[in-house]
Amino acid sequence: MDSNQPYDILIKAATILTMDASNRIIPSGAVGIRDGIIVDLGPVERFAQSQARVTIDGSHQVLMPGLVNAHTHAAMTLFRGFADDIPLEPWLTRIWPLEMRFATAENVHKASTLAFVEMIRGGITTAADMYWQAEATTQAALITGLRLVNGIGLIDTVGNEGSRDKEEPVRRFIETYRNHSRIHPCVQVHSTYTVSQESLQIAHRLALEYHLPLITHASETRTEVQNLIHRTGMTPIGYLESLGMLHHGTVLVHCVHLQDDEIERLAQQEVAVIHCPESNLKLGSGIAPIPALLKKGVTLGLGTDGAASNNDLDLWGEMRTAALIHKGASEDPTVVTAMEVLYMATLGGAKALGLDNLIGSLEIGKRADLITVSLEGAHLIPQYDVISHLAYAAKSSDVRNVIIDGNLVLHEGSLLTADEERIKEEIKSLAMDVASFYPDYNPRLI
Ligand SMILES: CSC[C@H]1O[C@@H](n2cnc3c(O)ncnc32)[C@H](O)[C@@H]1O
Ligand SMILES: [Zn+2]
Repeated sequence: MDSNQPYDILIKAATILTMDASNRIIPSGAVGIRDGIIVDLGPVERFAQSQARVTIDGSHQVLMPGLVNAHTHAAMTLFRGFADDIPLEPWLTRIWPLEMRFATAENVHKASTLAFVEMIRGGITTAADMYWQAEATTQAALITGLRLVNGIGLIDTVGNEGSRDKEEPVRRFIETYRNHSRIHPCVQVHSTYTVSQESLQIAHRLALEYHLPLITHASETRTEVQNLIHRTGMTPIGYLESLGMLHHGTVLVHCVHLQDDEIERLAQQEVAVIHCPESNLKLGSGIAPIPALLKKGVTLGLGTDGAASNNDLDLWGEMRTAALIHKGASEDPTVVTAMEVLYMATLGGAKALGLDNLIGSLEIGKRADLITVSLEGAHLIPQYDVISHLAYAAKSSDVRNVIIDGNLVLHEGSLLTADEERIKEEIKSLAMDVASFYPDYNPRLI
């Protein structure tokens, strides 16, 4: 490559937080991007003679890797605020009939678009989604510019027909996107309580065949664990282990209710865990043993879960919650540090999803997924420690620029890829039908 060629994009910033292996922080630095890749990175003086098609001035901003929302159900924005203040099991009983009626391809496309707009505005550059109509969600990611980990989710018990004919759509999705630069196929099963042993095994075989992550919810509530013990004599972890499904590449979402020896086994088997603290708190599921998982070296990502159990898709809030709840619960403020939550929201999430060779840190040769965060808000003054501010004080509204796979998606606060006002109006109009679905539902309309 001719290094005298102009960059596609050159970004200058007050501080670059690389999140690389040595946690390098570059004061007054710049990053050069060409063909979707970070091709240069260093002190700003090195770029004095550089030419670029687009130059972004990030004075008073931090330049850092885009955030990785390692677990979500994007299209559940349609049900945001619909089923609050109830535990997971009755929540699902209320949500599933709604999904059977409203999770059409068209609606999922619209609701996922809204989700991706919210995520991009909040500095999320990658999301791992699990939902009905995976192709519609994928199209929404292609249009809005987000990087997406996605797959056809297997679930047997909800309006679905068992494991026959399941394999073909999963394969088709994988084959369609396996070489895509921004859509990363995975294999997913909803959980051990909704998916038959046969479907779990089909999914596992496909994940091994294609070398893809296998993602599932596990041990989210005490009820889930007790019910499975009652049915099989095993916890969800024990059950998945008995099927040979716990190894590198397996990604377990939630893991709130783990036995002590299960933490050790997850670590030894190199299983990754996705922590969704706000969803776990809101549904009253409990608090995952993150300090113990961290101590054992388990790879951890951070997820918002869906907007119907959070109720926003804001990873800054999630980082802050993750750091705070574990300090409070353990009465020990040294556990789950600012740096650890920042890692979970970037390189940790990327590693959990098998994407750490591509994204998660700012390094030459990696795909250019990066964001700038303004440091000018009153809530960010003064500045002693950039890591502290990002983990404990920054907000989605501080995000000024978002670049995904080398494409400028948010520029100085303006979204370039989607008609935000139109999508908001479309979802508001769909919500009127959702509100009238249950005759007993009394919306407190705003
Ligand atoms: C196969 S589509 C995904 C399915 O998962 C449901 N869901 C959303 N949040 C949760 C959660 O926290 N635990 C379990 N299942 C969840 C969603 O409503 C879809 O039906
Ligand atoms: Zn989930």
